[in-house]
Amino acid sequence: MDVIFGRNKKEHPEPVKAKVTGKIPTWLRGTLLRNGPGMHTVGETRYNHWFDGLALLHSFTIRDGEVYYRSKYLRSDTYKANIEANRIVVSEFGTMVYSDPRKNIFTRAFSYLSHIIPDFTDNCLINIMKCGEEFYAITETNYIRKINPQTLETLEKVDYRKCVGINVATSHPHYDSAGNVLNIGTSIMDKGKTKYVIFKIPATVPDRTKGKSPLQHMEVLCSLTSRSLLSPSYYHSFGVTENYIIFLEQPYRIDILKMATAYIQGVNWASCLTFHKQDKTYIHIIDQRTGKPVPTKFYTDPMVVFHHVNAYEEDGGLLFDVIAYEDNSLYDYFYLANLKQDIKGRSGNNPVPALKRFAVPLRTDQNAEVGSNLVQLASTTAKALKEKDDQVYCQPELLFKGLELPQINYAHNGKPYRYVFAVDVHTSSSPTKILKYDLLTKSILQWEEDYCWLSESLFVPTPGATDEDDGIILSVIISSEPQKPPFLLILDARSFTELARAYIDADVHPDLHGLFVPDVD
Ligand SMILES: CC1=C(/C=C/C(C)=C/C=C/C(C)=C/C=O)C(C)(C)CCC1
Ligand SMILES: [Fe+2]
Repeated sequence: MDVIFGRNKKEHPEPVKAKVTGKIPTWLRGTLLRNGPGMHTVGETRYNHWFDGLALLHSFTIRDGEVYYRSKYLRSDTYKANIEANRIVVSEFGTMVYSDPRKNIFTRAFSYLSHIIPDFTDNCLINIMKCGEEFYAITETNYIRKINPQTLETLEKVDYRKCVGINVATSHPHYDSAGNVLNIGTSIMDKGKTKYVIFKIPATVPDRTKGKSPLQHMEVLCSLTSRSLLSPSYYHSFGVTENYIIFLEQPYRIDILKMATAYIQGVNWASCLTFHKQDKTYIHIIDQRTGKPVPTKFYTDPMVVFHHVNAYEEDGGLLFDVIAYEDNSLYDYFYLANLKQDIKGRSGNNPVPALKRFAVPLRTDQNAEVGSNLVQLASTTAKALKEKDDQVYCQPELLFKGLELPQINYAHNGKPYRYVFAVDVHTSSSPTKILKYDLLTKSILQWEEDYCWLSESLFVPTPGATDEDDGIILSVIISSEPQKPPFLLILDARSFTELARAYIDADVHPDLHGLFVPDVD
């Protein structure tokens, strides 16, 4: 398992030509950019958790049926400080370091209530974000890091605290059809308030400010006060429709006081996230046109959602699909010691999530009777039941068990859609099967091969396509067989048959998320 997850990967900053078998469609031109942890030990020191590893960016450039691979460590301040000291000196999600230089900054400022949040890592290992023509490596802290998408070089560091005043943000931004970025973060204990802040990064900047980064034009669309000042919800993504934003204030919460005293108590950041199994999950629907939340109080049972799949409006209602867990055990699973056990035995002890569909009414009839269902949509059995005190309990429809890392044809983001591309996590959270789930027929297609461990699978549409599944699937595959090199797999998204694979004669790391950047001719 060390070969797959826990071992440090070498970087390959110069392009490595892949050996292609099969035929890559000639229209497929562009670069697949991916991000994930690549270095798990520094000198004699070792990270505890897979989400701690130092960010290794990688890219697959596809042109005229050929593929070139490269990879490069993100030269974050964290990376540089660790390499210089030849040991881990900056705390990460699951690894607390007592000599962390940030600790002192925080201790000095501790007497000021507004500065109780420690300075976090800039090891941006989770995803890649496109802002206008700029690309950023991102994680969930206040730091993002600009990169060069061609050479994978590291450029400026940006601090969200300075632009929109947030301490954490999701690594799953949304993009509208013009390419504007929409994201959400939490501003903790600022001027005595903890709030969720929805912000926008424009794709283009006004002419008079040519040369300026879109990040200098970030604007706050809406902020929602957290139900709890000292334990705001933790969240990893959110949902959008054409007119609304869906934010789940789930009972998986950040304990701010524990975080503020973590260095003193000797605990890691992960232990500051607690699942409150007695609490509800509040569903906030925000109208993008007014920046105001819909006043109805929607809620559902306690759950933990990392990934929203998609959402859309239909007949006066709003539908949203999420991958829901019963608790927060997924993050424990990714401690390297636990991963080792699971991969050896494929123990089946992994938490199995479910794809669930929720429905909320966009107009509520004030006179509706208590107990009545306020949404009746042809496409779902999900209910929204009116309760006394004007609360509405949302009962989801269970669609499918055991899938994760959901992807869709992004042209359908926020709109009606039919297909979810994902990976199978029935028996392990380290996936070996790619799935296509059809929401209409509730059937699946799948791809798998012996000894193959795969990444999130991205959908790229055929130019000019009209059918939702007219396109290809890209997935990076790593083999546990030492003789079998890693490869980029290209599937026909409609039939799930293999079109081509590009074998890479280099060290490729298992990754988290990324995006495909089509060439502009
Ligand atoms: C360092 C750090 C954080 C990092 C969280 C990370 C790195 C989460 C990764 C999640 C992933 C990869 C989920 C995949 O589905 C927090 C808790 C935001 C805040 C405290 C400091
Ligand atoms: Fe994610």
